Amino acid sequence: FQSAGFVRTSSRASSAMSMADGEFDFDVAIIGCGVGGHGAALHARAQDLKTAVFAGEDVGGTCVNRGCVPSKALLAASGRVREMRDTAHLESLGIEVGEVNYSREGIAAHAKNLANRVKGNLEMSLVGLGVDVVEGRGALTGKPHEVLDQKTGKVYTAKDIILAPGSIPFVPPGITVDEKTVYTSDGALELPFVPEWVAIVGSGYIGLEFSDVYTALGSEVTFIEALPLLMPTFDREIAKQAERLLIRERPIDYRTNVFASEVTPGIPGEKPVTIKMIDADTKEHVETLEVDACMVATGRVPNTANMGLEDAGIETQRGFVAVNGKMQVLTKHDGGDVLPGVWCIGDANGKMMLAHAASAQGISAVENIVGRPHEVDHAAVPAACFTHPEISMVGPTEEQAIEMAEKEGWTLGKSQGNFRANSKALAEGEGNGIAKVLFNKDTGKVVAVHIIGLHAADLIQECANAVAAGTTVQELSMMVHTHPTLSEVMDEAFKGAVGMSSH
Ligand SMILES: Cc1cc2nc3c(=O)[nH]c(=O)nc-3n(C[C@H](O)[C@H](O)[C@H](O)COP(=O)(O)OP(=O)(O)OC[C@H]3O[C@@H](n4cnc5c(N)ncnc54)[C@H](O)[C@@H]3O)c2cc1C
Ligand SMILES: NC(=O)c1ccc[n+]([C@@H]2O[C@H](COP(=O)([O-])OP(=O)(O)OC[C@H]3O[C@@H](n4cnc5c(N)ncnc54)[C@H](O)[C@@H]3O)[C@@H](O)[C@H]2O)c1
Repeated sequence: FQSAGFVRTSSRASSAMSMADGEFDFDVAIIGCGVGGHGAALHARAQDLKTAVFAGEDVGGTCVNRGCVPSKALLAASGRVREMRDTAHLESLGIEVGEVNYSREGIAAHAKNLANRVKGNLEMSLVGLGVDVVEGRGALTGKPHEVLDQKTGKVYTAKDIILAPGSIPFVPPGITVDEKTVYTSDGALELPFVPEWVAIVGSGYIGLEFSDVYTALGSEVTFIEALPLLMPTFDREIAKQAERLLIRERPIDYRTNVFASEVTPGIPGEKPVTIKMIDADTKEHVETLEVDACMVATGRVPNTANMGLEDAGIETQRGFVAVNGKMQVLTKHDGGDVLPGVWCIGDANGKMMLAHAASAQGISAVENIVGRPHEVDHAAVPAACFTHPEISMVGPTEEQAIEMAEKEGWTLGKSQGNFRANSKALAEGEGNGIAKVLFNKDTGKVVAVHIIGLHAADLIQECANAVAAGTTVQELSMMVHTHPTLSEVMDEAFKGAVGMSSH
């Protein structure tokens, strides 16, 4: 795809060259080519801006190479194994199957191949659209408009610079990661082995998705969660349902309110991994576990070291770069000034660590660069956890919405749709789950939606669009949903919000 150093691209690239006014090498230089940087680059080219990305030899970044894409491949394959081994469920549909086996190598290869394929597509799109790809890592030099290619030492100039360096796994102190028996998602996605017993430290998105993969493939899982409740960031009612459907029905146990204070790698088949745990309040030792493997899923930290931020006068907080709503970099988190011509998007600004948020912020930054003021409405950005069944959400949890309503002086309404009353879900034999709509009773506007159930990740989009557009539950209740589809779960909730029956 690319030769060493600076990469020449297609004829569109040279037409972009001819547009440069000569003052700068590029109109926009983007540091980091994950989904954020890639989204920004494509939108910049669509505006005919002369665009470079410093890719650090990692086109696609976390999402494509070590995140969303390979994890969804593992979830898809292992999900099928779970389904085909669920004889009771299959028998209820009139299906009989024999023994179901899988090849660990085959599943791992599916994830790897998919990541490579998507990465290849991204590379081709950059070339096709005339983005100049610099292989090396980029860094600010301390002088305005300058980016250093750390591989060749060459300095390029750009009118605007977008920082998009993403994030890396956070490993708490005391935990030794060898990426073989004690690993973060980076190592886990290669599925080097399927441990009989795996401890997962952290019950957030990554922990939950991997517990789904592991239990489907035959592992037993123990969650170790620092906070008093499992899945602490999820809506409580949804977390309770998730505990029923995704934890209690599976070979999973858990410890809460404890830290994994010391984790020592083992040797597969020879020496176990040891995990010492301390009480989160008293800090006293409570238990030591010996397991086959330990996955560390305790959040992610910005990948902003060694890119010249200090030289450029940018003060980070735990590595996060402060930005305003337009994605302009602020010199400080409290009361900093806008740094002219410098923008930061994606995981590195900490606004919302999601792939689609990163690319939306990239597009938004470019809109601002070309003089069309724009801010991403983060309250309308949906999220999903791709377990079986899936969990999805947009907006605050019910607990947060209650607080918001009290503080801002409006009345919170709540309505629920149920998968057990949905013909399509029942046809699939998948009647577990709920969809909860939270709305402002005074205006009718949707504030938040939380769903757990079959294809929840797809169902949330209609709700996110409603939040973004300010659509009311009165309007939504009159919109026609296809029969028989899962979308009628939402129809039931919208109609319920205005006192109508959907049956
Ligand atoms: C296991 C896992 C599963 C996930 N699943 C989902 C999901 O299903 N849905 C979802 O929305 N999100 C998911 N995420 C989160 C998602 O991957 C991130 O939110 C997203 O990748 C952030 O995009 P980004 O562009 O900000 O950063 P990244 O994707 O991290 O990309 C940043 C890139 O910049 C490069 N870089 C860093 N410094 C430099 C430099 N100085 N010069 C040049 N390059 C540099 C990095 O190497 C990297 O390639 C998942 C994450 C993980 C770990
Ligand atoms: N489907 C998706 O959209 C998806 C999937 C995976 C990851 N992601 C993104 O990646 C990011 C990282 O995911 P994650 O699951 O690692 O983080 P997370 O923040 O979702 O969850 C981390 C969990 O670890 C716990 N924890 C932290 N330190 C601990 C310790 N020392 N001991 C025990 N527990 C501890 C936290 O209380 C929390 O419950 C998230 O921000 C998420 O947005 C998204």
